[in-house]
Order: sequence, then structure tokens, then C-alpha cells
Amino acid sequence: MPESTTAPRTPADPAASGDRAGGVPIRLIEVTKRFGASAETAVDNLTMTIPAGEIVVLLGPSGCGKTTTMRMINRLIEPTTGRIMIGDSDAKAQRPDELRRHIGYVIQQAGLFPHMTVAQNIAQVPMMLGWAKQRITERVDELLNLVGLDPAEYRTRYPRQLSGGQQQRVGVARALAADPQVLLMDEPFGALDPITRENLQDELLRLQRELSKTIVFVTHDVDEALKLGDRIAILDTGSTIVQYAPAEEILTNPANAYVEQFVGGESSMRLLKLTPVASITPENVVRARLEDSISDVRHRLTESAADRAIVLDELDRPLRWTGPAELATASGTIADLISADDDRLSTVVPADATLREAMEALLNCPEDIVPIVDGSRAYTGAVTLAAVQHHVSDLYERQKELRRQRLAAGKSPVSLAAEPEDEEEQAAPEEAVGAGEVA
Ligand SMILES: Nc1ncnc2c1ncn2[C@@H]1O[C@H](COP(=O)(O)OP(=O)(O)OP(=O)(O)O)[C@@H](O)[C@H]1O
Repeated sequence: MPESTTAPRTPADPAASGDRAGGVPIRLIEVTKRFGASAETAVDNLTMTIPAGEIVVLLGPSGCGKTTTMRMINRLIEPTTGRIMIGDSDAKAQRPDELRRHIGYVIQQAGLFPHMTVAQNIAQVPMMLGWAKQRITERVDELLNLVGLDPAEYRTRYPRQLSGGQQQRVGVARALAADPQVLLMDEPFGALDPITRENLQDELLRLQRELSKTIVFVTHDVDEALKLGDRIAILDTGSTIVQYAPAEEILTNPANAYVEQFVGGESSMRLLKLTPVASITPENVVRARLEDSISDVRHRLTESAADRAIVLDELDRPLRWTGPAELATASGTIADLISADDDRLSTVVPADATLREAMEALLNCPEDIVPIVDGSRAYTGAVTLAAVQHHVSDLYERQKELRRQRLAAGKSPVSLAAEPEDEEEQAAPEEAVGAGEVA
């Protein structure tokens, strides 16, 4: 039976992001970075908005400028020209070290200080901010709990006494120490094995549901990008945005062959991985109990034009399917046909599963329908192969329609900016800010 540990992400709903309060928007306005006297631009006139409280993933080939873009936000690298706004403030308005105390930064292999304990590592920024000792101690323990490490066991350990995944958790705790509104994560899980990586991705999504930070996340891994990103910016050389859209759009309406190449040839399967089984239209199924009379179930099947009934036990757990053919000549109650001691349906799908997991279950069961169950294994609905197919084709149709509408309005057929209504404004020339120091 497929099991899922975390609820999948629903493809981002731009309207929903307004409800999130945790972070502030970040705007990069005509930002260019040229290193030293190089004629090449590492980042070439990039304009983009990272909406408050969202995870935006920068995805692109090696050397396209992802890290440079990210490091200009916390001024580890100074833009050559252009402006970066964090909330209402120009990043230039603050001293870089001051700015960085309010922007969490997580890098590959955590970057913890080896000679400091876990607690001392996490306490770095609060100490610089002059917090009282007691407050720091409490905050360290709170953060260790938040990232799933027992403070009593881990606070006094040194980084070398931690696994790679645990170091990364401490790295995240350290970045969150002073409760920054913005978190920059540069391939934070890149060096971890696939299982630890998936666990930490799930943890990050859980944390984000609680904290709603504005997160800029750099990765090479398309599955990671699709899973984590409320929006994904697909970048080409010079951080040129080729497409900037939720995963659903990237998969069903790729801007061009370049984006298709990134996503690979399994768009529909990837889409299934992102879509919760709960999001599809429930099958028309009659619920029957052992004590129900067969004539009543037959009547309800006819009334609702359903061709299937699921027989449930006293705790609403599925026993097996029945239908008009089996019930046609029978009389008495369902219990005369089916006993709670009979073999139960062995394949069910948890309600928090993805459509990908539902497909797996459907391909491995004798029926063409599988019950969906909650945490107590009580029946909540059912899914068929046809419904999955229908759902996926609806998603493609919806994107086709959006594309048609955008073209009709004279816009780009794919999303290029976070807030489409801002596209014109963002394209307008902004006053370029003078050259910064070369990092
Ligand atoms: N300090 C530097 N001095 C000179 N050139 C640099 C410097 N840092 C980066 N570059 C160049 O800028 C370009 C963008 O580099 P950047 O590290 O931002 O790319 P990236 O997309 O993050 O790559 P990767 O995925 O490999 O980490 C590259 O051509 C790189 O060689």
C-alpha cells in the first residue's frame, strides 16, 4: 500500500499567497553583476519579484548566475548596477553586516563553525544582536526542537559529531535564530543522500507552513524545485528568466524546448507527484453498511446512477466492493452477503497521498477503483484510473486556456513575473543605482 508521510503541495495558488504574513517581498530591479574587469555579465539586467511568504526556487545550469543572484540579496556580492528592495527598504540602505543579521542564509554542508558546539553555532546572530543569555538559551532549544533535534542530546555536540542531515538541520536552525523574514538557501540539501534529502525537504515544507518566510532556494535538482517551489524561476546564462511560474505551469505549459529539457520527459508523472489525491473529483460511490437492507442499497445505486457500492464496517473501514449485478437477485441485509471477517480490500490509498501513489495502487490491484482512507483507515472516497487521467488532462486544458488568454491580451504565453499585473511596471526603466564594490 502506498504511504505518504507528508501532504503533497497543491500547485501554488497566487491568490493564496496574500494570506501569508511571515515574510517580506524581495524585488530585484534591473540588477547586473560583472566581476572585476570581466566583459561577461554573471547576472544581466535581472528584474524579478519574490513574493512575501513564498518559496521561490532558482533553477538553471551551472554558471548561469543563481548563486550570484542570491548572494546579491544579502550583499555578500554587490551588484554592479541595479537595485534590490527587501520589503520597503533598499538593501543598500543598511550596512551589509547589519543586513545579514536579518537574512537567514543556509549553504551546502551547513557551513557550521567546527570549533563551536551546536548551541554556540545557533547562538551566533542572537549574540551579535546582544540578546540576554537566558533568551538565547531558550531560543536555541526552541530552534532545535523546531528542526527535530532533541536539545538535551544535541546542544553540546560539535558539528563533527553530527550526520550530514543533522548538520543541515542545525544550519537551518542557525539561519532562523533571529527570526528573519527572509531565508536564502543555496543548494542546502545538495550533499545529502536521497532519503535524508527528501526528509529535509518535507521538514522545510512543514516549517514553512508554520513560519511563512520569504525563501529563495537554489538547486540543480528539478524534482526538488517542483516539490518545494511555490514558483520556480528557470534561468539561462546571466540569470535570464526563461519562465517564472508555479510547478503546474512549468510542467504543463513549458515556455520552450529549454524548459522542457530541464523538466525532462516525464511531465505528467511529475505532475502526479505534485497533486494530492484529495484534489480530484470523488467517484460516485454508494456507501453500504452490513446492517443495510440489500433492497435499500439497490435503490440508492439506481437513484444515484452509481455502479458501485463500498461496504464499510462499523468503523467506516472498507470491506469490499459490491454492485448492481451481485445485489440483483439477493435479499436480506448486506451482512447476508459479506461478513466483517471476510478478506478485506488489501489496497487502499491514504488521503494525504499523491496522485502518483494512487496510480501505483491502481496498477497493483485487481479492481479499477481504490478506496481513499484517512488516518484511522476510515473510507473518505475513491479514485479510478479514468479520474486520474481526466484530472491531468484538465490541468493541461487549463494551461492551454491561460496561454490562449495571455496571447489574446498581447502578453507572453507563459509567466515571466511573479505578479503579472506588475509586468509592465517592472519592465519600465528604473533609475540604476551606482556601481557597488566588486565582491
Ligand atoms: N568571484 C567571482 N569572480 C569572477 N567570476 C565569478 C565569481 N563568482 C562567480 N563568477 C562567475 O559568474 C558566473 C555565475 O556564477 P554563479 O556561481 O552565480 O553560477 P551558478 O548558477 O550559481 O553556478 P553553480 O550552479 O555551478 O553553482 C560564472 O560564470 C562564474 O564563473
